Order: sequence, then structure tokens, then C-alpha cells
Amino acid sequence: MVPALDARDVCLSFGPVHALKRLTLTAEEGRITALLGPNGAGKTSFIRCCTGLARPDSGSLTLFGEAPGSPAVLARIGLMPQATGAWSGVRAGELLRYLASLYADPHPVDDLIALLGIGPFEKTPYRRLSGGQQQAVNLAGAIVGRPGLVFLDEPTAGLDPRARRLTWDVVRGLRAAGVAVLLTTHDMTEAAELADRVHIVDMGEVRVSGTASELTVDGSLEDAYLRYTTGDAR
Ligand SMILES: Nc1ncnc2c1ncn2[C@@H]1O[C@H](COP(=O)(O)OP(=O)(O)OP(=O)(O)O)[C@@H](O)[C@H]1O
Repeated sequence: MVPALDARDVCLSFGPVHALKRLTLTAEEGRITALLGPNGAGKTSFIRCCTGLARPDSGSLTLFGEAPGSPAVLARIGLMPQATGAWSGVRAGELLRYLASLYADPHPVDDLIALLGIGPFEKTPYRRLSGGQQQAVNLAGAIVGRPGLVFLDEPTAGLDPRARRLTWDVVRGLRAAGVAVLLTTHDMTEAAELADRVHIVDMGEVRVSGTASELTVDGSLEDAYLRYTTGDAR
């Protein structure tokens, strides 16, 4: 079966900075795939390549067997970015209804608003929302189109414990519905809780991959992270 996401030897440079160096991984439907790695390791750059926002210099990258950014692919993916300043003035509910209108068979927006607790701030302009409230709207925006593959870039960064658990439940629900989830996080507990497969990335390449159990044979996931990453600036 063709994986939802198939990346082989993906390279991306910004001048002298090698953001991605032969990065290779797959993400399957009905699985949560976690990318761990230091600040600057290349995680967001990889997601930008997958979503058509950046073009790899070399390597092979396909989503559902097709090129990133193609209309067929864009209709089947969702993205929760780290920040979306572009949505500044629009009210949360309006934004979600607009995003829903772009898809043939969206989730009912009222259901998503209830699921993610957005109701109390549905009429608040996006720029006035708290960080955690923005995250909830961003997550709703990522899944409103019923994607088959969703990219969640640090979805729980800065969330309070209850909001974090709610997000975890939503992510598990996506997996149960057969969605391929690619998640980046700096939260080792989150990766251990959620991920079916973990890739530890450093300096643009995958250093080690495995299930959380496989990677924690000799210690915690944080131990594995520290063993396989340098934290060196490029
Ligand atoms: N548009 C750009 N122009 C120049 N350099 C860039 C650009 N985008 C990313 N980089 C560089 O590429 C490297 C990888 O950055 P990236 O944002 O992918 O890291 P990350 O793993 O997502 O980090 P974090 O965990 O801090 O979010 C960094 O050295 C960054 O400075």
C-alpha cells in the first residue's frame, strides 16, 4: 500500500544552512508519526516541503503517491502550523466557516467548535485570542476538511494540562478514523503517549526511528533524544 507520506533523501538548503539532509521517513494512515528534534533540526522545514510551501532541492517526496502542492493533494491534507498571524482580524467562528467552505465534505463547524471548546470565543477576532485559544482554532482549521493526512506542528506547545489532554484525545480520534498524523513536539511524554512511530531528527536528518518502546529499552525517550541529538548549531 502506498504510504500517505513517503519522503526519501529530501534535501533543502537556505544558502549555507542545510535544513534537510537526505531526510527519509514515511507516515501511514491510521498511525501517529512523531518527529522529535532540537530547535532548528528541520522539522518545520520538512512540513513546509510536505505542504507545498517550500520545494526540496532534491530527493523524492510524495503524499498519497502525488507531488506536494498538487490540487488533489491539497484537498486531502490539513496543517496546524506553529503560528498563523495571517488570520489576524477574522473572528474564530467565521474563519472556521470560511475554511469549511473550501472543502466538498467538511466536518460540521458547530461540532468542531463544541469538540474543541471554541464556543466561548467563537466571536472573538483571532488576534485577540489567547495563545491556547488560537491553538484550538488552528487545530480545528487543520481538520475541518476531513484530511487523510494531517500535519500538527507542536500542537500542544504552551497549552494548559486540560487543553493538552483534549488535543491528545482529538489526535487519537484522528488515528481511530484512519487519518495519518505527522506530529512534531518537544514534549517527550506526548510523543510516548501518542506516537506509533517516533523519528528523532538532528541537523536535518533522521538519526533513529522506532516505537516509543523500542527507543526506551535503555532509558527514557528523553535519554534517547539526548543520545541521538547534538544540539549543535549548524
Ligand atoms: N526561510 C528560511 N530562510 C533561511 N533559513 C531558514 C528558513 N527556514 C528555516 N531556516 C533554517 O533552517 C533550519 C531548520 O529550521 P526549522 O524551522 O525547520 O527547525 P525546527 O526543527 O522546526 O525548529 P523548532 O523546534 O525550533 O521549531 C534552521 O537553521 C533555520 O534557521
